Amino acid sequence: MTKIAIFGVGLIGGSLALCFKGKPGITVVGHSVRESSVAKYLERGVVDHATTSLREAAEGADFIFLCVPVGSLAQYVDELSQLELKPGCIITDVGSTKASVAASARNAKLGDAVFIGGHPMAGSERSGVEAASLYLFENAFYVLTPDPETPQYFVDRLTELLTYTKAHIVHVHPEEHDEIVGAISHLPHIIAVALVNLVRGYNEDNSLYAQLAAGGFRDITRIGSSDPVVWRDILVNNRSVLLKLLQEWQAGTSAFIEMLQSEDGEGIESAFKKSGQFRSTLPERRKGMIHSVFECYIDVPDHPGIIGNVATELGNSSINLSNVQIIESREDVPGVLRLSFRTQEDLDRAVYKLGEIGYSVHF
Ligand SMILES: NC(=O)C1=CN([C@@H]2O[C@H](COP(=O)(O)OP(=O)(O)OC[C@H]3O[C@@H](n4cnc5c(N)ncnc54)[C@H](O)[C@@H]3O)[C@@H](O)[C@H]2O)C=CC1
Ligand SMILES: O=C(O)C(=O)Cc1ccc(O)cc1
Repeated sequence: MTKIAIFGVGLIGGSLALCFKGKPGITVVGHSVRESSVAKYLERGVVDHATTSLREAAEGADFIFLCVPVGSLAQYVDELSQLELKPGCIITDVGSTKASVAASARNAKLGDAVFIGGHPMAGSERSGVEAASLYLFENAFYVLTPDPETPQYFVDRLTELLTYTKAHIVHVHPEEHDEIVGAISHLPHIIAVALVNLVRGYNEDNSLYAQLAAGGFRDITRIGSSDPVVWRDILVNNRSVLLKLLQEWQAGTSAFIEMLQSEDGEGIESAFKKSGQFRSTLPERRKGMIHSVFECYIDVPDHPGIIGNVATELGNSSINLSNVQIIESREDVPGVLRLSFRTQEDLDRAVYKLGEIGYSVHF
């Protein structure tokens, strides 16, 4: 039996557990510091066993996944180093920063166990085991940051296990990882939170702000609802990278201030052009840090049962809907439904099917 221990069975730990559980020869053990969480993991069936004992979870494990907030990773590495782990045990983590945990592992005496840092670059603004999904990592990148000294055999064993996630494994140097992810994930989270809080302040005096923000604003600030503790730890941990990025961000907003002060329309136009050109070179709809949405909109007559009809039509063609939302439903206008899918393939098939049965589909 291959024993996999998962510390912190939340969004990421729970999703990994779902990928591994029930696979041939694998048993998954979940660990939490809280009894109530242990009971919840078992109740939801995401793990085979669960315990509050670090020793019980770790001993005899072939793989240990640390899926707790990044501020707790060093402590876990340290506690594991004091246990008698199975020789050849691979310890890995899923933290959103990689340099500090790599340093902790380098300094810890892990005996015959090996540490390989990891970061599945997919997730969401949701948290907790309730949000875990078997499909979370499908087609996403999964970064591994093996030390140059780590024997290839261990990297291969972890890579093989991770094929159950259906993610694409890439190797990146820990410091380089933190710089890149700082720019494409951590900074956007800061911007989203700052923007939401700016509007929150305006809304205290005028509730029209929130009412009118229901559409696009809500979508572009989705990550502003991310877990406060998880993100506190990420930002504090990556602070040197983020301080530099925020200074550059300030220069970017100052440039806009100057362009507006001098009514430099050409400069604004050029900024939009450069941004559009670069965005068009980005890989399309690949699941990445800020997750892509596979969704489309359909106009629907405003009558009861329409959601059921659409869901049935798609279900009959074995197309999996992940979410349906009524965007507009007033008596005087036709309704609009937003349909979300987990994969590009499901979206493509749904667009074809909906067109075939006479719906007007737009994006
Ligand atoms: N949220 C996301 O989209 C992504 C998060 N990550 C990383 O994954 C890790 C876990 O994040 P999520 O699963 O999103 O969070 P989560 O809040 O869903 O799960 C965290 C788990 O750790 C436990 N936990 C919290 N504080 C703890 C502490 N001080 N000591 C021990 N256990 C503790 C919680 O009970 C929970 O089981 C973090 O290191 C995060 O940086 C990586 C990729 C994506
Ligand atoms: O919700 C989103 O789009 C994210 O950006 C999720 C995310 C959060 C943290 C990570 O380290 C990786 C991915």
